[in-house]
Amino acid sequence: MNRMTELDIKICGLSTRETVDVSIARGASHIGFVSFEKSPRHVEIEQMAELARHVDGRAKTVVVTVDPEDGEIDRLVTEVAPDWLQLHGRESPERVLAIKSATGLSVMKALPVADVDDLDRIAPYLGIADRILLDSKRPKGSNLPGGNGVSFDWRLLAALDRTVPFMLSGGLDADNVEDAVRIARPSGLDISSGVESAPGIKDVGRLQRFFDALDRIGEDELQGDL
Ligand SMILES: O=C(O)c1ccccc1NCC(=O)[C@H](O)[C@H](O)COP(=O)(O)O
Repeated sequence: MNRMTELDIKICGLSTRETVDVSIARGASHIGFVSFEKSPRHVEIEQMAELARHVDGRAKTVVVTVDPEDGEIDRLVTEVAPDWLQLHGRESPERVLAIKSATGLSVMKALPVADVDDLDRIAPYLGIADRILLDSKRPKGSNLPGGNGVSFDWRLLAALDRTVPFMLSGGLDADNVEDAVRIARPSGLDISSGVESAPGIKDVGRLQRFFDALDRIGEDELQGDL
């Protein structure tokens, strides 16, 4: 069984052509760009548009945004033309539906998880968001809702209905990804800090190590199919 046909892999917070190319060559299905000024991964819209053009259909492009206003969404959609919008703020199900209807794009809704009760927040988004991204809660002192490089307890997801289309996120890296897949059984993985040499600086060596680790994952771990 080929890992790449079983798991979607999103590499998030890219800002160079080289790291986009390495990610795609190694099997990334989704390439994420962050539009959030406080983030070290923020890229301006013109650069994002150029990188999205560079992807050129080789993977799905994802623009990550936090509680965006309509004007920001209009600009992102018009100028970047991504395949997906990732909503990483406090967007309600109604807001997600409105954004999805207005843009016609696939929408991924990020939800923070720290304990089992947080999983109750998923249900209102089912049938609205095309995918749920389960990420860690922001640690104290961080001003970022994502990209914090911290994991949550994946065992919490044992309680999750297996039909929920979710990507697992938060603190993944080459050393823990096999455990993460075995325990959480997601249909996709999302990673940012774990393939960086410093906040916002994607590292080719770390990307290669991450994909090497994915390639070693065996058939038994790949049970997260929807
Ligand atoms: O990455 C950021 O800087 C970021 C900023 C604001 C909102 C979302 C952000 N990232 C979203 C992602 O999808 C990250 O890949 C996800 O949170 C996992 O990050 P990490 O724990 O660093 O792997």
